Amino acid sequence: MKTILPIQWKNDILILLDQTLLPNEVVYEEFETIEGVWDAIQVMKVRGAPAIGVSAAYGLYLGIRNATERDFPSFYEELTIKAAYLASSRPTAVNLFWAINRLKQTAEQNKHLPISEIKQLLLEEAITIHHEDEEINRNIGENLLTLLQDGMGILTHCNAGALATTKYGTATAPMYLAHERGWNLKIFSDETRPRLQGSMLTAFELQQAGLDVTVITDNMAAVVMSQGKINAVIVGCDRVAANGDTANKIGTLGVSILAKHYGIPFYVAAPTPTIDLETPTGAEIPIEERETSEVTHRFGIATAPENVQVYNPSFDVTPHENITAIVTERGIVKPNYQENLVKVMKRP
Ligand SMILES: CSC[C@H]1O[C@H](OP(=O)(O)O)[C@H](O)[C@@H]1O
Repeated sequence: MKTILPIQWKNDILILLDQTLLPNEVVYEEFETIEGVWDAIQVMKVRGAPAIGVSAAYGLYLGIRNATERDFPSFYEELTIKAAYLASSRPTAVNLFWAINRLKQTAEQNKHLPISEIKQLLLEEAITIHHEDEEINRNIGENLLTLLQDGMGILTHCNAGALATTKYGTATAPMYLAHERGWNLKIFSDETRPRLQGSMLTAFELQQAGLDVTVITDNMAAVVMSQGKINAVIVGCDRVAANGDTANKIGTLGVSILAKHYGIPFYVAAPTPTIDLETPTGAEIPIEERETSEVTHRFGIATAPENVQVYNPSFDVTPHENITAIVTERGIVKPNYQENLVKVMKRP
């Protein structure tokens, strides 16, 4: 599968594809500091829950690798400070906190070792998280394929693609696997205001890979569903609460309501690192609000009156009642989500 890799680790340098420049420019940027990674996550040079988690893992290592502390308590205190800094970059995608905690646990579990060895183990854990992500996505794709048929029309929202992960994507994983097997899925990618990840990222990566993708405006979901063009909706997620309520890019809620109205299955592609059993319901998921210029300006041109009031939540929550199935790499989860999410998290 020919895809552009958004994240690479080479010669102790984190290399990120600057996604703010797509689809017009493919530019890679090198990062050697935790501050640089924090900024890359915040301004969305790298974005997408899994990609944020992988980048944060490398970012935390970059932030601690030159620490001079020689005893574990003071080293771990510094690690915790760096972790809290990185965690402040964006609040909704739970993968960020999951990845940071994986590295903190690695340090804890090896507190008896010399600091230099602990640092090396932190890098190895970040690399492991990176490599695990590709397998997770492929397995999500295989599980989603069991719910699809050749020739189906699929609507997807925002970018839960290869660009949001390390490879394959989550919502797009079955699309790439289907293409490899000679299927012809007809994919509809809505633009996904305000940052247009659906047209600028999803359509870009799928077209690059030779898939059948059609861009529609965000307000066209109802008409393509009413015309019978959509047989299934597949979206990504940034955090799945214990009861199955799911936070995803703003607009996902509306698409789920339309899918329910037209009797179209609505699938959430959910890597288990994005499932947060500590958050009881969607009401408790922190929703990021971003700068107003994302709404009032596009490409430097004002599209709204100066100083107008703007409300710009970057995510919304789809209630579990609107979700047909939550598809993980460990299996397909159907209602009762409260019970079945616990079971899937216990599977190897
Ligand atoms: C598998 S990516 C999950 C998720 O992340 C995206 O948000 P953002 O581009 O703001 O990081 C979008 O909600 C995707 O569905």
